Amino acid sequence: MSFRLQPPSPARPNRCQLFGPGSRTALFEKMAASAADVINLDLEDSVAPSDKDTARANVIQATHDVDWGNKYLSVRINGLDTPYWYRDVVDLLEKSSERLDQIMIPKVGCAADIYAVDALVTAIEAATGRTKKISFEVIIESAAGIAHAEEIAASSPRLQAMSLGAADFAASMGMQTTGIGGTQENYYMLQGGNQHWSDPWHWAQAKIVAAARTHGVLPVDGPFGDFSDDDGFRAQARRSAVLGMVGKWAIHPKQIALANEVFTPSDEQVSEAREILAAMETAKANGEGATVYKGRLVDIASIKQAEVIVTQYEMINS
Ligand SMILES: CCC(=O)SCCNC(=O)CCNC(=O)[C@H](O)C(C)(C)COP(=O)(O)OP(=O)(O)OC[C@H]1O[C@@H](n2cnc3c(N)ncnc32)[C@H](O)[C@@H]1OP(=O)(O)O
Ligand SMILES: O=CC(=O)O
Ligand SMILES: [Mg+2]
Repeated sequence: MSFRLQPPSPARPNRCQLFGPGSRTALFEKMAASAADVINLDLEDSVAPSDKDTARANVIQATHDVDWGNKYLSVRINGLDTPYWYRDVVDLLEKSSERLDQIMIPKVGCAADIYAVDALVTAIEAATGRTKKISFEVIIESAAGIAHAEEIAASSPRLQAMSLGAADFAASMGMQTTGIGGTQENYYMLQGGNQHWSDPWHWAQAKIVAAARTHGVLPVDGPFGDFSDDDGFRAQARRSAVLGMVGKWAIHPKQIALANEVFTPSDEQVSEAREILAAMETAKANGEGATVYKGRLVDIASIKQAEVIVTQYEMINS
């Protein structure tokens, strides 16, 4: 480890972030009753320009009226390139109840974007005497966002999570696809005449995980558009979990159980992690830093790997 220690990420479950348009009030109670850890009420791309004012008012009302239980309650504001975002921030901070936990900032391109929103939020919190400090989540979904992921991750102590937005990301990068996440038919290698599909989202995910983990921010995988394809969702989510992401968005209620399943360590994973910790306790008592577990090497680094799984499991079940 560097002399500069890696800060811990927020210790709250973030396995599934369920999205719903702020213009569809009929969904709010269903979202609140769902098994998602985080709720993202949307004011951005799922809301038509003609509905922006109404959606904003709906969402503010819902922070007062709906019982959101123990969900982490987040509202996605409009991007800083639109005429809507400042009104989103001002009205949310001045008029929503203290139940609001977070605002999500889309299409972030550089740290200064977050600086601007932070300055506005901080001034309104001070002026209105809000007691709960609002947290931020950002979406990395542009060429600029991915290029500056590390400075964005470091941009504000309010920042708790960083998501990859595959749809806008693909558009900004000029990727030749209309798919939102998942396997891309034309992204393959040929070997011996056989096609082997590779993962075009992998490098962006890995960059987000590294940036987020460096600064104690939760890395999250964004939408998987084809909500009829459970296996495709599961495969994408499993790759994200192995890379170090803590959760994934659900853009339809069908996807909630899938995300929770993948991002909750399984009983087998937890048992194995605990056995490795026990094996290393025995090794330590014998004055050894390395030992053999089921025919493979485990050493002091294995303790940290096993602790990732056990800590995640215990946090989810606490
Ligand atoms: C891609 C880039 C991004 O920015 S993604 C994030 C922004 N997008 C969004 O927020 C879209 C969220 N999803 C939706 O708006 C809807 O789920 C869409 C995809 C339009 C499908 O809606 P609909 O045709 O009503 O679905 P359905 O008939 O299959 O619904 C079955 C039951 O589930 C409900 N439902 C639907 N969506 C949600 C949701 N997001 N949260 C909670 N519940 C939802 C429906 O109301 C329906 O309920 P019921 O069985 O009639 O009681
Ligand atoms: O906002 C999400 C995306 O995929 O774009
Ligand atoms: Mg987007």
